[in-house]
Amino acid sequence: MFPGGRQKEHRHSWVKDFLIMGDPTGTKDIDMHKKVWRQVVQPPAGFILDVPERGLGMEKLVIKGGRPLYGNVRISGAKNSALAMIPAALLPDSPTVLENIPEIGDIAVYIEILQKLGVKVASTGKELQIDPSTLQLQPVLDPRVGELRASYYLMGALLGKFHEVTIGLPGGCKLGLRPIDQHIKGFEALGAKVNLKDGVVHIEAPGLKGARIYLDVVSVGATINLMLAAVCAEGITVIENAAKEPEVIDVATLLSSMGAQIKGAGTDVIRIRGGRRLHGCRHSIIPDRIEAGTYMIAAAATRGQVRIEQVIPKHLESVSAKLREMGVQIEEEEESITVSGRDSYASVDIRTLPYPGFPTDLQQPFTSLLTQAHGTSLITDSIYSSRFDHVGQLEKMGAKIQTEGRTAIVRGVTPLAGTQVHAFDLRGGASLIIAGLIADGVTRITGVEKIRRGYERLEEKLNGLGAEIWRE
Ligand SMILES: CC(=O)N[C@H]1[C@@H](OP(=O)(O)OP(=O)(O)OC[C@H]2O[C@@H](n3ccc(=O)[nH]c3=O)[C@H](O)[C@@H]2O)O[C@H](CO)[C@@H](O)[C@@H]1O
Ligand SMILES: C=C(OP(=O)(O)O)C(=O)O
Repeated sequence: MFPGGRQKEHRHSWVKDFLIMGDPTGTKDIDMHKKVWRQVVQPPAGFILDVPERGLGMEKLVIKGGRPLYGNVRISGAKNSALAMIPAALLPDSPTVLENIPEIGDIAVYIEILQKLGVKVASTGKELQIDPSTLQLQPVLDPRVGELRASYYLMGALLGKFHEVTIGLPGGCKLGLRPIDQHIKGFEALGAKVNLKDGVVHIEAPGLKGARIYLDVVSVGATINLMLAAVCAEGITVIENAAKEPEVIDVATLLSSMGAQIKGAGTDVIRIRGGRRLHGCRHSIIPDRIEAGTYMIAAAATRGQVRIEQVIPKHLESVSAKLREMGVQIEEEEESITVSGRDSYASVDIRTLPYPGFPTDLQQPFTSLLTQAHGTSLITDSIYSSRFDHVGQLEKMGAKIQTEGRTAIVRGVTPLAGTQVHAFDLRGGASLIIAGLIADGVTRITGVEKIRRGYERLEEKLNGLGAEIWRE
């Protein structure tokens, strides 16, 4: 079941320890048992989920830097909405059509997983039709589950639909600990029993019943996963301290179109009256605010002028605010944002926070821009313990960055020079692309499959703005 590779033994012994330990306290104390459980679901420090590389491992992106970006770019559908909606489409018996689906690596992997489960998936252009009528209860033991963070939504969706699910642990970007204890806590509150054996989670509930669930941390994944299960639970579920991200609202809107009753999505208390029969529907996915933010940052960093189209400017307020604070000019229209770069930028301090705070997913791209600001900027990631793998690569290009705990201290202005760098994760890859666009000379980026997880037609969009980027 393990996706294989270097860390296999480490991971195995960690899981095995728990299995052998059983109830290590010998007290049958439920709180103590839960504590142990949490340790199991939270991998120990230093643990790396080893995921097989997809696509052409040798693929490189090559950028000839020094060209300001000019023109218009259209933003694709949101990765993090789409990745929750695909499993949500399994809840009814009739087909659902998702419009504005992004053509990115993670979506392709999700489709493959569903097809292996017998789900009929058809795509026409930007539309994806998901017909779950042939889906049958079976363990989800596809190793690709370990490639995606969002595979955890199959827990909520299949638990809701079949009252039972057996599935491998999720993967996604390596950003430090990414436990799923809040998901588990919520499923248990709805009446489920949860078990982990050899890296496979088994969740079962004879009957799901609505409950009041307080999330100890604000979690996008736990909020959505619990919504997926709760729409199928009898009675009322209240999720307190819920995530307020636009993607949570988007998924709630989809579920409502399927016939579910959900109130409060977008606030920190979501109330769901479950147990209604759901039907397939048609839904258009919101624009990807992280892709949009990446182009905003790239436009500012290259000192160009870019109109970012098909966006919801409100979703990017925190990013626009920080860019303005640096001296970047931002003009918002109903569905577009125009970013005009300047010759000189002021340093800023940034702390990532749950929405509507500054998004952690733009911390790494923003770090590249901060190398072009005068003075010292601090960028603190309060969401993830270890999202700084890009820093060493930026240093190779000439950046002066020091990390202390969860803070990167960026000193500017530093000229960047093209060299060979590696993308360890999706947004780290985006930060290297931005660095490559402003660097002198040629930058070669490996680890491209990580970037393709979340950016649609990257070269096409950037070349359309006047960049020189190609695959090798
Ligand atoms: C597929 C997807 O939508 N991914 C996004 C989602 O990830 P994801 O849903 O995994 O992120 P969460 O919002 O759950 O995580 C936020 C924080 O809570 C912690 N936590 C989370 C769950 C849990 O049970 N216990 C716990 O301690 C996490 O370790 C992290 O420190 O939201 C993140 C935060 O905006 C984004 O960076 C990811 O792009
Ligand atoms: C962290 C991210 O993705 P995932 O949660 O899918 O790993 C991201 O999109 O920046």
